[in-house]
Amino acid sequence: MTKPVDTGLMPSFQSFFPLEHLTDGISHMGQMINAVQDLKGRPIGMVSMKELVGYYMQHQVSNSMKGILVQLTFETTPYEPCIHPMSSLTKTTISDLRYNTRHEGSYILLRLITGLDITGTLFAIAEDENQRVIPVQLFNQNSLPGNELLEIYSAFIVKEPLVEVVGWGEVGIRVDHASDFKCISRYSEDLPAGWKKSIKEKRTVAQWKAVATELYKTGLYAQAVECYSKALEIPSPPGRVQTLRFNRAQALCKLGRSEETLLDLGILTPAMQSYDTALYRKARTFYDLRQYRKSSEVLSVLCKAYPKNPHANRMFSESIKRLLEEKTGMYSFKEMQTKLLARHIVRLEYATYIGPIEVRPASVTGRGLFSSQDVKAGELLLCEKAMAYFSEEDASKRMLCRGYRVGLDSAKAMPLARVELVHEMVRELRTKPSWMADFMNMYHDSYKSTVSSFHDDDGGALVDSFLVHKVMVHNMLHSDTCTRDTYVLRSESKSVFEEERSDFAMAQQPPCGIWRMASFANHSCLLNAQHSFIGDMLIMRATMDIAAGTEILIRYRERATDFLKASKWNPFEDRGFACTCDLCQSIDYTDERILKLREAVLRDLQLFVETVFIESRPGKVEVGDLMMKMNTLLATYEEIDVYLPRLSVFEIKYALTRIFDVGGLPYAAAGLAVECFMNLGYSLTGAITMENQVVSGPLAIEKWGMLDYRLVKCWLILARSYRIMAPHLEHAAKDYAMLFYKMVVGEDHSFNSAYKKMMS
Ligand SMILES: C[S@@+](CC[C@H](N)C(=O)[O-])C[C@H]1O[C@@H](n2cnc3c(N)ncnc32)[C@H](O)[C@@H]1O
Repeated sequence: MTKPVDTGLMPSFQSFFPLEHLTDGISHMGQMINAVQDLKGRPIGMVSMKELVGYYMQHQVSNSMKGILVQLTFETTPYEPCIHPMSSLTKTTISDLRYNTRHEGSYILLRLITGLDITGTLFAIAEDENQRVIPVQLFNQNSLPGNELLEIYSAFIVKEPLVEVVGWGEVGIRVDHASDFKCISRYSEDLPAGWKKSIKEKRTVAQWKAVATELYKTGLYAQAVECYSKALEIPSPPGRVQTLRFNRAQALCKLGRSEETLLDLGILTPAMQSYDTALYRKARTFYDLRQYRKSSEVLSVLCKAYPKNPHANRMFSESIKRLLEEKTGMYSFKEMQTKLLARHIVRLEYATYIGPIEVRPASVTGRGLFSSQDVKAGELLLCEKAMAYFSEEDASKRMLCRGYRVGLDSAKAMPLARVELVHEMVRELRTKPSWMADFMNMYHDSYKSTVSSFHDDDGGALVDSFLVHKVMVHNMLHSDTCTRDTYVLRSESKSVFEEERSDFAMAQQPPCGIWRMASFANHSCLLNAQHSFIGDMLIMRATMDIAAGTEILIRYRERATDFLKASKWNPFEDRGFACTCDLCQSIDYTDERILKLREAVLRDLQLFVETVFIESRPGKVEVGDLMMKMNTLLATYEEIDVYLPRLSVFEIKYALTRIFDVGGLPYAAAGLAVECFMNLGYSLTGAITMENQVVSGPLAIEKWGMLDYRLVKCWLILARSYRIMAPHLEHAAKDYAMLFYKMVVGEDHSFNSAYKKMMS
């Protein structure tokens, strides 16, 4: 037998590091991973139980300081989930494991000998039947309901175990695919005698049922399902089978395994006891699967048979509301926001409405969203419930630490929030296999997954978590918990200049999610549709009048400046593309020296304006000086690009608009507000300014430009100025303010309070 080999390197005992030592942490782990790479295929070094538990305890100590430390975990080379049923795998043990090897055709049976750390990726120490010990790190399992592996001595199986350096610097088993891992009930007959809760060899149906009921009562639903299934393996009369399947359905439902729940409920007949409860469960399950028509059909039967059942009636009216939303796009956005605020829940129960849009081949990459008819500015194109969603609230609820997942080859670190989104998506797919086809259809670049059968031994979907990761990278959208609140915060900020928002700020990782229909939309800085959020509901509205057959383009991220070329500022690098909209192209074609000059003049002007603003001396501004600097800034733009947004000019003009408005100079403020629109590519007609007092026709937008949330305030300032200068135009300016508000925050019911505040 080959002698086990040691790496010769000390494990780091921890995967948590102070922020300032992250690079040291990465380099230490890199060394460990390289050392182990050289030992590939050789038997793993053995560590004693005492040593390993000692490391684990040290890890726990550093973990308890997680408020100031961040966790590092590492990516591995993608591999596919095991596609073989348990019956075709052979058992292996720890002493047979090899360094950096996936043990194909084998499975390993283990049980925990420490608690399971759940603050980052799950990990713990486990032993096999020979009392050999090994660390185990589980990815994509955190949010799996029914992961009841929380107690010490819980037993589990890892299919085709992969041995690598695990998160805290020791060699161990890492599990990336949820389906490669299976909890084993302590009542299972497959366990070694000493690991079983009871050693009774043969159980009757009644005994299995009693055990299952007990497990259900203590909240161990996955184990209850297992025991009900054992009972169902033994032939029984139809009535008993129905009861068992009904009970199993209840447990499956608790685990969120909706589709399996429906299968069990499908065989029930009206003759059975608790048929009303069964129907109610069925309706609820359809509802959870977002199949509102089926849910209301079941509820209509239930309400007819049991007209006094209050739960059924309430549920029926909710289902009908969802059906209407789905059909008409009529939502109570006010109710949505109230629910979000009152209950501090980010996942809302609303249906998805798909408006006048469709998926077609696009000119950039693959497919895109297109308008299926003429659309007016502000029209609702889509209101979509997230497929998967993750927010800081979820992290704090689960006491998750902050962390990064590092790709040693790419030297890129991914915030834990995104890792969690992958987990969330895996969970949804495992429990709702019918989503798989839609999911597989989402853009995932060149990643190929040959997993063709989508079900594992338990009927759960076989999910390739590396594929989920790829889909997430390309399709994820960062969101606000509530765009209206973000808008209010931003627009009420004292600073007249927009501070750059960093997505990677440690203190605030924005929520993120995957929306299936929205994910077909391609990006352009010169957007024609804007998306906003209320919890996990995404609202997409047209930001201009759009002709039928036009591609709908959203802005994945705002372009912060117009003095950086894509080579210096490409927020879409990880998505494998750079924006080539007309604005980005014009910046790319501009000489580097001119862009540098643009930046320098902008900074100079910002300082100048800030000084004036802080000193509140707008009347005494040295106009000549300001004009000269402004002209220098304007000269950095090509004359011919007159309709392309000039972001730096807009920045200054917007600040000045606010200054003159606050300073009580309505004519100057109105003139500047109109210029703000021009700077973003709009062309207005009928707008009265100091220079242009004789205009004919109503105030209108002749040409639409690039939406910016600050334009709402420009309209409001224009309305306020017109109250004095041209009262007949105040109303039209206010209406535009309301329209722009709706395009930015997704709804306009809250507009009047914002408007009142501004006008008072
Ligand atoms: C959310 S998907 C958009 C839909 C995708 N085109 C499809 O075929 O399913 C995002 C991916 O589309 C591509 N994409 C989006 N906007 C693009 C653009 N402006 N230029 C080039 N590729 C773009 C990128 O590959 C990006 O990762």
